Amino acid sequence: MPRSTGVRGFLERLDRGPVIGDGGFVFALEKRGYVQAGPWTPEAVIEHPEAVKQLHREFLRAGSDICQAFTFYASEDKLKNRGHGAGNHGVYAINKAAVEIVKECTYPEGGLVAGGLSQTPTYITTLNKDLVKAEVKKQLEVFKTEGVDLMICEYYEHVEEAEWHVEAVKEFMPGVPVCVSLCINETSDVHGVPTGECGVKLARAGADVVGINCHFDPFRCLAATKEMVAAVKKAGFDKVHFMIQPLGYMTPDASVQGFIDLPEFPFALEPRVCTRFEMMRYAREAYDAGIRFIGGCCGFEPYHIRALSEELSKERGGYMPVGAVNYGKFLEKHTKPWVRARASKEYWQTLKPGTGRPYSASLSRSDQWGVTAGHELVKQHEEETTKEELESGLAFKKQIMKEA
Ligand SMILES: N[C@@H](CCSCCCCC(=O)O)C(=O)O
Ligand SMILES: [Zn+2]
Repeated sequence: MPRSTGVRGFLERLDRGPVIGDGGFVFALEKRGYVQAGPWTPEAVIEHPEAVKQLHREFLRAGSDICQAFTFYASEDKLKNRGHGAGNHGVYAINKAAVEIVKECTYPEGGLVAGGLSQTPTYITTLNKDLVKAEVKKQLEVFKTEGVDLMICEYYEHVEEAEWHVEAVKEFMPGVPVCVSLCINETSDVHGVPTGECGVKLARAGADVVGINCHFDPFRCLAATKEMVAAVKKAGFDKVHFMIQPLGYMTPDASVQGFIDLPEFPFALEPRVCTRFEMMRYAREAYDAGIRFIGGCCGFEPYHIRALSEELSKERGGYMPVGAVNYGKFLEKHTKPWVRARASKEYWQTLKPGTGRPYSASLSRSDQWGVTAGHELVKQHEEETTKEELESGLAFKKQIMKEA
């Protein structure tokens, strides 16, 4: 069964049924030694192109219909931020290499290619609309010249910056469908704009698809996206579609800024990894909520994406991913009878897995620094982070933890 028959057009595919996004690139490539945690920048598209191609191919084999060029945090100000050398490759070269790579992998498989924008240091440092738009236009130049099927503006804590990025895409790349997703919780963005209202603002800015990505687990991202669905429909934007690309980690204890506030971020999140059966439950709930662009973000590995495309294969015209798993047939071949006894999907869907850590707390205490764009502590610069800056940050943390 072909991946998605008929028109190439992205929006037409959404109108016909669910499309599956890809998963988390920076986290997957950091685990494989190709991305630096901290900067999280995508210089691997030039320094290790084969590693990036391999990951695109694994997501495609797992069922991804939409593959995003690996241009996350590839704005020039981010590539050069705090003495990071990724900027030496040049913003045009990095974004161009990412688009070439994703096209080489995706088009032979019948998928669609997305250009990607994300939040910038310029915004949290200056809050200046002209400076922010000028910064992202350096990337849009590449997506316009190289050509992409759609744009994904992702990972914004402030709806205001997302609106500006959507406006820049509409101005600079007219006619290209625009998706936009915020990394906020079910309540509000970090400036206190209610989540539903954020969806309406983004629809008003001209986005074709609005939703949530990253920072929270699939079920909290579902709660946030449902807020947007209700508000956007109530505001009369009945042509707007919805997207969701959550974490592959459970984070019921995360506060305003999601998993980056948790003490386990970024190197000890493994105990929180979602099972593929939790992912099937998430995919079904997202589809039933009317969300039609369903994917993943940090911590989402190809087997998680495979679970989404397995769960929604009927809704996708019977397409099953190449690596689909038959949860009964395969285990029936195991040498041990007690493993064969687990050869049913029902067994796995009802299991409450142990964590293997008898002394671990089930939840952690989240850092709630409460600072956001415009605050001295989040101002960005090209020079390396200084010792004084690290110490002043720790002193600030001690002070707020004392007050907590
Ligand atoms: N499309 C991107 C999304 C990355 S969201 C990154 C979260 C960590 C950012 C940070 O800590 O600054 C990807 O697939 O990696
Ligand atoms: Zn993410």
